Amino acid sequence: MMPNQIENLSFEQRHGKDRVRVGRVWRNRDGRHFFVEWSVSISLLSDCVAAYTGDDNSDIVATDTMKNTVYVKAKECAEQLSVEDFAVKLAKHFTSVYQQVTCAIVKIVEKPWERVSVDGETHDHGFKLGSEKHTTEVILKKSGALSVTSGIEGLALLKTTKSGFEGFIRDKYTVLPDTRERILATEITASWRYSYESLFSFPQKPLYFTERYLNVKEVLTDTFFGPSKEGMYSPSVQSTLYHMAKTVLKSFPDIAAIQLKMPNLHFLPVNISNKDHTIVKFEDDVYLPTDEPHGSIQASLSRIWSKM
Ligand SMILES: O=c1[nH]c(=O)c2[nH]c(=O)[nH]c2[nH]1
Repeated sequence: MMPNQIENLSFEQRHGKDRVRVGRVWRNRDGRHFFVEWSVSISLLSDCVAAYTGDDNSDIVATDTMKNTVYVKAKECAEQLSVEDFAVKLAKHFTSVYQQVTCAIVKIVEKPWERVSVDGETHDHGFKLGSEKHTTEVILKKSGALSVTSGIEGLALLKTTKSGFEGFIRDKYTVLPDTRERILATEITASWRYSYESLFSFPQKPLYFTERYLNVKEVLTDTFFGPSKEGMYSPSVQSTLYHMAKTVLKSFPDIAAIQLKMPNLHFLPVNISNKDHTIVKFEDDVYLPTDEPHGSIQASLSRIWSKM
């Protein structure tokens, strides 16, 4: 954001509308319905300093108008589109229609409504809520310079073995034993930035980014677990995270950078005894699940030529 200099002070501002919720149904000729639910947050960078420093609102795009624009654009989309394409469509509107707007930042969270099956057949118009959410952030400048980031929120994964943690710093406060056998559980927040840097290079294929999202989610999940029988030993959350990030960059040439947040959700061994005898002895079987406190492990990995 470009700061303004006012009376020897530096001033930065933006305004927008957060969490505009919209649901959209598309119906095909065979009576099959397609549905998305989005929560849209818009932020506009514009030359409207007079609204702050004086009483001149003449350069303000009303946030109420921004809200209405979400519904107008949703109505205009005659065909189902990815959440990324919808964000770009909105950003294009704000940067092209308003001379004052120099940059639009559009963030959208898509609710995971998934088609149900009844009697082994996918339903034409029935959906149930899944777990992890698809997110996007599009930043579009008036010049056409573009940044597209996609992500996953709340991807909860757990494996009951093939995880350990040993060889860490031991000092007078350390009680955690080395182990090569533990549960590994996390709730992943991922975001990855695509290498498309202008509207000209942006992929036009319908639902391209929806497909990419599903592919990245699959790569992250498969790499976390390893093959279905033998799995893949994890010496730490850190090591697994790095391996996952690297596999995504290797698999998808148009992804320039990825950030992963992987809290370590501890499952504590249960041992219960009184002064005379052991009541429950832990044998890699009974655990106390916890979500706080939890380890907090995050990292980002970028191609060297890319800026995150
Ligand atoms: O995979 C782990 N990474 C850590 O940094 C850590 N710290 C800890 O207490 N347990 C674990 N596990």
